[in-house]
Amino acid sequence: MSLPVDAGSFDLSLLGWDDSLAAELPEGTTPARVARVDRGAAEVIAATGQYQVQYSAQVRRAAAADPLALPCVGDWAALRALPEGRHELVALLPRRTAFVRGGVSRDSRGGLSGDGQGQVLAANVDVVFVAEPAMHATDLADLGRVERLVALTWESGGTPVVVITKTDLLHLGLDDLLDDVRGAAPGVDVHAVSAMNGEGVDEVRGHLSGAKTAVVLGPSGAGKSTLVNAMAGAEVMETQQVRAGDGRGRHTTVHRELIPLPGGGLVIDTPGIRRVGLYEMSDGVDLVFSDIEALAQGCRFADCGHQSEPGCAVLAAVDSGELAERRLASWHKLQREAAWMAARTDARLRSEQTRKWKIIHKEMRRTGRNRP
Ligand SMILES: Nc1nc2c(ncn2[C@@H]2O[C@H](COP(=O)(O)OP(=O)(O)OP(=O)(O)O)[C@@H](O)[C@H]2O)c(=O)[nH]1
Ligand SMILES: [Zn+2]
Repeated sequence: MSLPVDAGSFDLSLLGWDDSLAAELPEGTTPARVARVDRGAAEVIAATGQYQVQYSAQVRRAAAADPLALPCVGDWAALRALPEGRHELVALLPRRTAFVRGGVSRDSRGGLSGDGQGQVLAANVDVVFVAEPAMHATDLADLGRVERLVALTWESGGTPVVVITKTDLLHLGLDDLLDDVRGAAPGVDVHAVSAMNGEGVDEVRGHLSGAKTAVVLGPSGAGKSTLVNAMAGAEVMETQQVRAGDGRGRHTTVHRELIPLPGGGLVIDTPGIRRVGLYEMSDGVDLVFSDIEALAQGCRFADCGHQSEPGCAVLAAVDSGELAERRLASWHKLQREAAWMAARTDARLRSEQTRKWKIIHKEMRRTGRNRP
């Protein structure tokens, strides 16, 4: 079950392999990056080629006890050679970042069971492009959606980069829009791109130098596939237009889940990542709303909810026009959703999973480091 499905060799450093990962590799194993998972087996890219590998008994046991231990796309794995040129996945290297979905609804995969068990959607994603169209049908960019995806990115441990797409469709007011977006995502790089005329694409791709791993989040039709194609300089992902053209209607791009870009760096694109919404994200909320958190220092009550409390500095800032009312409304909405998600997620898992990211976030707050 693990013959090479694709002969050839790969320079793993182009997929992000580095010395600090090498230091974590167990003795006697070879490294590979998980490109796709499929019921108890994974497709991986190793230096000697692409393999279909099964999980060792130890990996299966660990995953049965904790679904977060299941290999997922983006993981760095340790392979052990078996007879006849086959390989088995014997361990995962510690993840630097992870998109975790809590409260997964059950399927038969790998024995996941129970609500609130969590599932890793993608691992070791360095950069998250939050794609939001300048114009979506007749609507302007949705700042609330940008806020929630940026918050989700902070929660994963990755670095968000906001990409306002389809700027060729907006003839007036782009600068104002970009100002608003910068206000909604403090400390985050914001780029304006048009894949149509190539504007801004190089700047976006620049975030992947040093063989970084990216995902692109955003609503359907935001131009995610088009952007990846533009970065790859080739048609690596089918776009809606192509689908519409062949009369089969539109469907999402599932055929390639790990897309290496020429010159290094790669984009992970899976159905799960495409459906990413709002999951456990209390830390992320704090980071994306750092302006509100700063104002809240001036509230009379430490636990002020900024609703109608006396001496609320946040409400005062709304009154004075310093803070947009829309922004406070977004904050209230995200607080409610985050509280709801947290309440229905198993406390043990949550504390285990978020401890690591908390440290990362604390570090970011301390150093003010919001950039790669
Ligand atoms: N005018 C303009 N149209 C664009 C641009 N980028 C993408 N489009 C068009 O927008 C439509 C959607 O683009 P996709 O790249 O398929 O969008 P997506 O975000 O991948 O969509 P899903 O696969 O549904 O998630 C297509 O018809 C593209 O041709 C752009 O920069 N300018
Ligand atoms: Zn307040």
